Amino acid sequence: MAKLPAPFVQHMESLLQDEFSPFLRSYEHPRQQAIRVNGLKLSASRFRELSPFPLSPVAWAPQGFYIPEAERPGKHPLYHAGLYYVQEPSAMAPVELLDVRPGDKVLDLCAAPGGKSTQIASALQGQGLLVANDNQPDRVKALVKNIELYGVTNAIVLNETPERLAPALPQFFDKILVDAPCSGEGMFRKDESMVKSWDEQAPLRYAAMQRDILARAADMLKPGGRIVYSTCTFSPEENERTIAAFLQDRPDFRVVSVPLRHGFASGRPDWIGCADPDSVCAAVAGTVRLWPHRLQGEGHYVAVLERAGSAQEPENGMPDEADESAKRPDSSAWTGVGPGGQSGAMRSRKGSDKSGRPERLAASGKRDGKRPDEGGRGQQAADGETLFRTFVRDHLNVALSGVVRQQRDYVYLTAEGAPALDGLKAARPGWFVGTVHKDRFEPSHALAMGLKRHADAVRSISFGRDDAEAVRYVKGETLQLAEEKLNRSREEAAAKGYCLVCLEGYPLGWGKWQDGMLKNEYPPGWRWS
Ligand SMILES: C[S@@+](CC[C@H](N)C(=O)[O-])C[C@H]1O[C@@H](n2cnc3c(N)ncnc32)[C@H](O)[C@@H]1O
Repeated sequence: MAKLPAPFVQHMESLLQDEFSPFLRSYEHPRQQAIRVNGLKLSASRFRELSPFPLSPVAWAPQGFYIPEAERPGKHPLYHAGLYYVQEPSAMAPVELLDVRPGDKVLDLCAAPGGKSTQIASALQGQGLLVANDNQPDRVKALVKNIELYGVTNAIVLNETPERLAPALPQFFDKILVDAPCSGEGMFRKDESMVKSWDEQAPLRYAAMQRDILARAADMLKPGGRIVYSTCTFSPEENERTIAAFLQDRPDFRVVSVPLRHGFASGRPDWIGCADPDSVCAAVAGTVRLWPHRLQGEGHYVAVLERAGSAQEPENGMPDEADESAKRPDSSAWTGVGPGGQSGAMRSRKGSDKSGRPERLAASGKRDGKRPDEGGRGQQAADGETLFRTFVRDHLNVALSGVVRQQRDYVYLTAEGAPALDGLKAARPGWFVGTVHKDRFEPSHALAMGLKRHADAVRSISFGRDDAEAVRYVKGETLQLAEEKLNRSREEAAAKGYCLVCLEGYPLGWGKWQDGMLKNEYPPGWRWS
């Protein structure tokens, strides 16, 4: 581990006093490695049966497990099936405290690379809406990848600043996570780069950012809603003082005290000079600190904030996608083909990008019956909705509900309750289900990953956990595959065509079967090298 900065050590000693020695000794212990099971795909008990690693539970996260330090969890085909996320154990606490329920509209405001977004998605169980946002375009690419790998179908991924988001989505969300950018002091043991990038002014710099971000988040929360504010730093400036300043500015919010279980320690009003137990700042005693010498995890801080009032419809009068779609004749949940429907196309200035680069949306996504012809290729895109529906009818055994949106050649399915995204930069305005090539529909990797089991596809092949073919598939190799090995759920289905490739029944991606060969459709950028 890199040497701890001397001013940091001195500051911690002055804060911790008697507790300083055990704190400092914690840096002699190795960091804890953990994974979190993807509850969208399987239960923790099912994962236990499949796990190639010894597992021991993380006390504060029912789907979290410590695994031995020597394991390489990112190098296993089960990882490529999106069955777990590699996540620092303390980092699992904020979403547990957000108390997400299926059907909630949730904003993850500082979301990249998506550890907590995938945890929120798991709690939503495919119902409601997740808006995952980050202001850094490069980090949004990783966020998109994780959302898609974990099979999240009810998310929108944005690349916006809180300043631009807040006026667009006032009082829209039931729950908001602000996993704030911070000076990262709690990660020194895990990540040397955090030590190197730290300087004495960092806490004050970040504190200013955090106050702005939290203020904007508050404007997007419904009355009665909940914000969880979290950092991975020890600095009181970025933790208790940020929350105390927020409470001072926003009397409509209160701190919900977090029970002191699992080794969680209380927030420290005394560290920000808050001595009067009747003052507003005293409420920060109900926030929690996760210390590396008191539990098995890195340093974190979590505050749970609730807005007064009862959670009702948004007061902004702004119709959401569900309200809008209710007025449209063909926007309800559908199964299979419904030819002759409107195109579902939305006009856009620029095309979106499969790699996750954001696009600023120029229109609300309302169906206007027009085709987008602004691709710069002098061509109109084909009717993606009809092609998509035809693909679903011919290749899948599931009903997929939601409103289809088409941006140039890219087809998305948007979740119930999705807002209009006028003028916002969206990397994914919904579940990216495929691409239109002339009159053909090419299913996306995200479509495969959003399916639950091999039986969701008409044609499938499922490898076992230890089959060499699974590794060869995620490496991008073409596989030889006898026709008898294909599962076909419809007698009349030809062997030739798209085949859902699975591991222990869980989707890994697409292949195309023909004449004993499975052509590999695993995305090149995702391959195991
Ligand atoms: C602690 S990290 C988030 C980690 C993430 N929640 C996870 O669990 O994977 C903080 C994130 O905030 C983003 N960020 C920084 N300033 C921001 C701002 N003003 N608005 C939104 N996101 C911001 C950074 O790009 C970074 O990805």
